[in-house]
Parts: sequence; structure tokens; C-alpha cells
Amino acid sequence: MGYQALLWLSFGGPEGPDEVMPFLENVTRGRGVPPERLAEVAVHYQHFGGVSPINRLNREAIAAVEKELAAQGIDLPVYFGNRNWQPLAEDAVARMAADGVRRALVFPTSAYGGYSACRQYDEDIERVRAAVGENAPELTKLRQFFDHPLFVSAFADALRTAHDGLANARTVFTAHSVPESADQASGPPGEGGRRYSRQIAEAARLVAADAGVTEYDVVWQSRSGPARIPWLEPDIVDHIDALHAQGVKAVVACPVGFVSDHLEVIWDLDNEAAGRAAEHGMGFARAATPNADPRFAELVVELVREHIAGARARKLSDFPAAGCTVNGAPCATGCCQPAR
Ligand SMILES: CC1=C(CCC(=O)O)c2cc3nc(cc4[nH]c(cc5[nH]c(cc1n2)c(C)c5CCC(=O)O)c(CCC(=O)O)c4C)C(CCC(=O)O)=C3C
Ligand SMILES: [Fe+2]
Repeated sequence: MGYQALLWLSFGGPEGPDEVMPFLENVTRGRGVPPERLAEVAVHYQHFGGVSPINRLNREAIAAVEKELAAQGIDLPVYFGNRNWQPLAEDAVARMAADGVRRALVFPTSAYGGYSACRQYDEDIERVRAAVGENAPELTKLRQFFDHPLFVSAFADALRTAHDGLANARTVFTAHSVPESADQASGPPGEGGRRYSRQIAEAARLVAADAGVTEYDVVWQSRSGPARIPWLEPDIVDHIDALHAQGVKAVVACPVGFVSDHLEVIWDLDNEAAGRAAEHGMGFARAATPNADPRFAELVVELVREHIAGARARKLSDFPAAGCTVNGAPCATGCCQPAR
């Protein structure tokens, strides 16, 4: 069938207190994140003993994908590698090469376009192939999936569940903030930019419609970088203040910008946002991310089948299917540039 493996490419996170600072330094190298912000984020990780759940969540999702591949009769070993921490993508791809893999598909654990959510994974692929050298396999990244019916319906069910037992709660979709300049530069040049924030808005619209939610907001979280640089706003915590001022009594946060309940979700939402809601005496619930939902493994295998079995690309939005390129090439010249 032409592909001998699937690389699961994720962000990575520390698995012990001594790993927190070196991990954060890897994440932020060359990105102008102030040391005070790093120290603050280190504390978030130390609240959990220096262990991010992200590697465990990825391993659980991979186990589900391996089962689904086997159930569908697809013989495709899965390798796990991260951008920022062990197990590193460099090591995974070196093992693939040693195992004789010549061509592989890559599943990035991000559903969206934009520099941080898509283009940076291409840069990882390019860097890792260069590190492995001439035996590096050809790597084809799977497409963006924010508008896939399985992604949307998993979030919609989670949103419905989160609303159970919380009367009259306002739905608030949230995604990782990025610098304004990065959002403006997202998408192929000449198409108006803002592909990241427009895809987030579209995913929110699709999930809300599926869940029967008619009123909702789209807000941002986990802002980083120096304060003088504009990032996407409002922040969810400020937005909770604003909703309180309007007399809203309860909030359901739906982290549509992420695929798993990693640290940005369990700290920034379950702790900071929930804490602010509690200070106002507001009800708060958070919708689960798709990672543990059986539809997530089905989604990954369906994306694989688009390549190995000519499966139709199911999608619910009018955005073109993007992000699928070979060996880290951009979708188009100048597509999804980083922040200026
Ligand atoms: C769009 C986006 C996603 C979603 C797409 C995707 O999932 O890929 C995402 C995911 C994640 N972000 C994560 C963690 C961090 N992100 C940081 C910093 C940054 N994120 C950014 C954007 C995004 N980030 C940006 C523009 C920065 C500024 C620096 C830079 O331009 O790179 C920092 C540095 C400290 C700080 O917060 O300042 C950390 C620790 C974790 C792992 C959590 C865990 O450990 O469980 C995950 C999944
Ligand atoms: Fe991030």
C-alpha cells in the first residue's frame, strides 16, 4: 500500500519535576517568551508534580488507534514522537529508519491551520528528517480535521454532557491564543489571513449546531509572550468577568482548540477559569476533549484510509482540506508564517 508506518507527532510534556524547565526552554527557544512567564508556567506544571498528562493521553489514544487499525485489517505500526520532549520525534523517526520504513504517514495532534497548529509541525518534520539523514523515511502529514464529522460530533456530545445538571449555562468555546500577527498570517497568502481564528469559529459553529446550542461565544486562553504584543482576545478568565457583569449564572467551557485534556486544559480551564467562576458564584463545567472518545481513533484511521484506500475526505466546512504535505513542505509558499 505504499506506507509502512504512522508517526504520531505531538507537543510533548514533562514527566517529572526536573523535566519542567528544560521542557519549557525547548518550547520557547527563540520565541521571546519572557522569563517571568516561564517561571509562572513552571508553577502550573509543579502543581501536578511536574507531570503533564499529555504523554499518557497520547499513549492511550495510540493504543485505541492500534486497535482500530487492527479491527479494520490495516497493518500499520504506530511510532510516537514529540516536538518538545521525550519521546522525541527525532528518536521515533530514527527507529523508523532502522526498522526499514521508507514511507510513512504523520498524524499531528492538532486539528487546525496556522503557524503553531500546523506549519510548526511541518518544520518538525523537516528538522527531524534532516537529523536522521539520508535514510529518513518520506513523511506525509495528514490533513487538518477541525471540520471532520467525527471530531465535531465527539465535541458536541461532550458539550451536551457538560450542560447536564447546569441550568441556563452560557457556552464558551475556547482555543489557544496566538499573536495577532500570526493569526493574520495564517492560511495561504492572498486569502485574507486569519485562517486559524476563522477555523476555530467554524468548528465552534458546527459543534454548537450539532449540540443544539444557539447562543455561544468564542474566546481564547493560555496567552504567552510579552504583554506589549497583541494576541487574540478576549481571554476566557476576563470573559467570565464580563458574563458575570451581564448576569450570566453559569458557564460551560468547550476547549474546541485542543484534542486532549492536557495541562493547558486542566490548569487554565479547570483551575483558573473555574476558579474565577467560583469567585463570582457562577456555575462552571468543562466539556471533555475527544482524545478518549472512540470516535477519535476512528477519525485517525479514516484520515489514514484517505491515503491508503482512497476513502472520501469527509468534512463539514467549506474550508479547503489543508495541511497535507510531504516532508514538511508548506501548503503554499508563505503559508502560515510565524508571528513577526
Ligand atoms: C495554537 C497552539 C496550540 C494548539 C495546537 C496544538 O496542540 O499544537 C498549542 C498547544 C499546546 N501548548 C502547550 C504548551 C505550551 N505552549 C506554550 C507557548 C505557546 N503556545 C502557542 C500556541 C499553541 N499551543 C504559542 C503561540 C505559544 C508562544 C510561544 C511559541 O510561539 O511557541 C508554552 C510556553 C509557556 C507559555 O505558555 O508561555 C507551553 C508550555 C501544550 C502542552 C500542554 C502540556 O504540557 O500538557 C499544547 C498541546
Ligand atoms: Fe502552546
